[in-house]
Amino acid sequence: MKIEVENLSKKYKGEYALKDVSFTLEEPKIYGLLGRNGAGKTTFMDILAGNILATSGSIRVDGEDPFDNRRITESICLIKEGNNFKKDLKVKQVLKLFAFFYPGWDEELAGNLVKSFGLPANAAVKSLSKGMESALGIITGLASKAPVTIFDEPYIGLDVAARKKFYELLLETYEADERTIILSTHLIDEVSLLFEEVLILQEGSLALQREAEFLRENVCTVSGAVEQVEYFLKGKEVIEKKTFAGMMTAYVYSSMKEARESGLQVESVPIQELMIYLTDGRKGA
Ligand SMILES: Nc1ncnc2c1ncn2[C@@H]1O[C@H](COP(=O)(O)OP(=O)(O)OP(=O)(O)O)[C@@H](O)[C@H]1O
Repeated sequence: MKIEVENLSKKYKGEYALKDVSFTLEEPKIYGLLGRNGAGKTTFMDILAGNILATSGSIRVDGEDPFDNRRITESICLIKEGNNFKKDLKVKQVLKLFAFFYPGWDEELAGNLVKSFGLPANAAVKSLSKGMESALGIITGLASKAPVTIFDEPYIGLDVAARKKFYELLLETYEADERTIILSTHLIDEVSLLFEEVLILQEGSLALQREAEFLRENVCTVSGAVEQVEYFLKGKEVIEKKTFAGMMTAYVYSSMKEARESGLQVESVPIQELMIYLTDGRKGA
């Protein structure tokens, strides 16, 4: 499903949570939606899922506004970090509700995942541990097979092994059945290899939208003598540079190959680090 965002703004009590954000998500892909605390990620995901209205601008999913629009919302599944389910419902009732709401619901996958995460089908949501409740969110998100599936920090309380299992399942189900997956997370290092495209929000504005592979190959740090580094940086987009004792290290948009050929010391920049630099109130991309 194509998602078109145009000059989208959302204000809460006069303050912008999102400000004039425009971008398009063309194809089914795994998108990483990143940004510091309060950057506007959850606000955006809530508007996309049709839960809240924007203050101005528009969002179109296959040409339609998702707000109060069942045809679109049955194609979008948003799993948040908690409170996804009514506390009094039993696990099996939650699954039934999701099966009723989502036309593409995969009953077999849901059943297998419930067993594999060891969830008690007859237990009420309120009796589940935090990790188990997160597992239920992950199960419903994956089994919804919604053409747009959004996970907003879905793993509170999940230990590292369970999170690893989530990433594997996400990839497996995505490869079997491509759809748009938007994953918002602060554990960027853990998941960045899954991302095909990365969007970074900074204080309500879009700071970056780029293919993950482009970022892996075309953002690097170069270090060496100040003059040598300055010479290399000429005409290039520099994210950040630091000088210490006659040596300079710069974060720059440049192919790793070109940087290596310059004879400078070159290192790749993990997406997590790039996010930190781009959202540090310094130069953006
Ligand atoms: N219901 C609300 N009422 C008032 N202000 C809100 C509301 N929801 C969000 N905000 C504000 O809007 C801004 C963006 O919040 P949002 O939750 O979208 O950020 P986020 O990027 O998801 O942050 P985090 O990574 O901490 O979850 C913040 O300043 C937040 O305080």
